[in-house]
Amino acid sequence: MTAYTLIYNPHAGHNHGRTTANLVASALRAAGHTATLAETSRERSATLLAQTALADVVVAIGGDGTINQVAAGLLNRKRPPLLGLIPAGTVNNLTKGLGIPQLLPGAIHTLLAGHVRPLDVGRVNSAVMVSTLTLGVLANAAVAVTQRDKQKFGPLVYLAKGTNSLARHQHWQLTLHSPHHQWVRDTQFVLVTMTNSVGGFTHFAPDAAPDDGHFHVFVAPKLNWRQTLLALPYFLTGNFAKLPGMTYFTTTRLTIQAPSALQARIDGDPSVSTPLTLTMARLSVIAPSTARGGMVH
Ligand SMILES: Nc1ncnc2c1ncn2[C@@H]1O[C@H](COP(=O)(O)OP(=O)(O)OP(=O)(O)O)[C@@H](O)[C@H]1O
Repeated sequence: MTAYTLIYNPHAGHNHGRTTANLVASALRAAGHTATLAETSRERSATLLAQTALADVVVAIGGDGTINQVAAGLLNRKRPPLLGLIPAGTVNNLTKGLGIPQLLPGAIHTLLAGHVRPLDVGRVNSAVMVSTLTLGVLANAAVAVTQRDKQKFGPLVYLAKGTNSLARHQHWQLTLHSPHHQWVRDTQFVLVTMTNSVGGFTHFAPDAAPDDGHFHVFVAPKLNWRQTLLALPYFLTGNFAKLPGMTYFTTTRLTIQAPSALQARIDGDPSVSTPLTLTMARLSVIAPSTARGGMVH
């Protein structure tokens, strides 16, 4: 028998968090396990719930924002329980990157019969990152995306607002340091991803795996309108790194400095100001099988 705590965000996605959590709890109990429900009461309460949950598996039911907060709570523990994931957000980047089924029956099956896999979690100053960090025009575009926009238009809204922001031609001189390199770039945006999935598009960074121990860093060139439109196919087909003028590298550690404070958006949610220091941490997650890891039960 496994003890599960289900942390759910009632306002994630299309506001079905509570119904979803009840269905997951019933399925777990029917399989002979215990399931405790914990509803998030306000922004960031998921972190405290995850930090204090008495469970073998802490399940985040929501989108990347909810998973981010649950991961932050688990990383505050000496011996973190396993992380389980049920997609219930709008974009659900991380669960897509892990290959977790997006429909509830498949996601519950994965939770019950999946494998334990390592999961890279970035630390960014005092925040954590499970999926994507943006800095520059893409971060500004993400600020302009409301929960209502996401519910109405889905991931495409990021593409629309991002393209719009790029056309405004703002750019910044940034300095990026990895343990072995330094880059100074005049750029419109920096995007860092942990997995192949960005904005819900799973072709974005084909080389990125959720447990490869690396940040995948894209530093964009300055683009005019025409170049922005020409960049879209690169974005959608997984060739973003090959966009002319793009700097792409992977690293285990990174610092980013800007001449004046810029706000980075992490997992579409919390904001962190430059300078940024990114380091790598690890959790264990229940996900579809790979060659590595062992069964949950
Ligand atoms: N009880 C609550 N009341 C209001 N907001 C909440 C509550 N619990 C969590 N939140 C906030 O809800 C926001 C959205 O959550 P989440 O990211 O999980 O869903 P989403 O935005 O629909 O999914 P995705 O990030 O995959 O697009 C987060 O900013 C989170 O802090």
